[in-house]
Amino acid sequence: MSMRFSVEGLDQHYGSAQVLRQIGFEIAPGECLAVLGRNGAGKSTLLKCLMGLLAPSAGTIRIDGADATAWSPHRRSRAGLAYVPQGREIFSELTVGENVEAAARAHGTYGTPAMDEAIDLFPVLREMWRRPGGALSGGQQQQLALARALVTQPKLLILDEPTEGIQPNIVALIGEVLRALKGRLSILLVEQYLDFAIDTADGFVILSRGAIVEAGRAETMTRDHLSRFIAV
Ligand SMILES: Nc1ncnc2c1ncn2[C@@H]1O[C@H](COP(=O)(O)OP(=O)(O)OP(=O)(O)O)[C@@H](O)[C@H]1O
Repeated sequence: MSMRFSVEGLDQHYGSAQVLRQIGFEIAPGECLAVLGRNGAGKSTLLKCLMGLLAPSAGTIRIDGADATAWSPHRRSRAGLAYVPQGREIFSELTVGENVEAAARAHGTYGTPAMDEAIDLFPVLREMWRRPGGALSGGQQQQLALARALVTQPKLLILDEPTEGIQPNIVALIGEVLRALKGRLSILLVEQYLDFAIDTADGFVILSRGAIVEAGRAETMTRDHLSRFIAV
């Protein structure tokens, strides 16, 4: 179920401002790569390029060896990428159930055991099933956004700061879910919460002013070392 995903020489500009510079990395099947960096380092921009929401000005994105750089977001999603943006972007007028079911229908997984399995990861969603998405707390909305991504049976789950503004017990639940999912799918985690990233990631990439300033396997990175790159 997991994919080989890689990026080479990726540049991105907003007008004349260069926001990403020669970004390159690979995510091995089933592994979690964490991207760390201070506010404004270019993390969200990178994820948008990977999803096809922004066109990079240079570079190549590969999915299982195929050049996916020019693929539409829809085609990337079909190929197994799922993206949970910062702020979650759930449909607040639709019920929890409708949010999840719409995603499953769009990916042909509606009514399958895979759909139920993804929902069961977050018990609160069954309790809130008929409530509008907008009535959920931030932590509940994050769980909904994750379930909505997971019912599509992604091969690579791309998460933009999933712990932001969320209470500790839900952060712990999300961490458990991600660690249980690793191996079955790959994860690209943008995170400012260092301990969460350390508990979850197999490898790190650190962005500063749009460039990778450090990269390596989790075992070779100490907390002290990593914290230098994200402390404000
Ligand atoms: N639409 C835009 N137009 C122009 N500049 C932008 C735009 N979006 C982001 N930027 C700039 O690009 C740089 C990178 O922003 P980006 O949001 O990718 O950083 P980030 O690392 O995700 O930060 P944060 O954690 O605050 O979201 C910043 O300097 C930001 O001001």
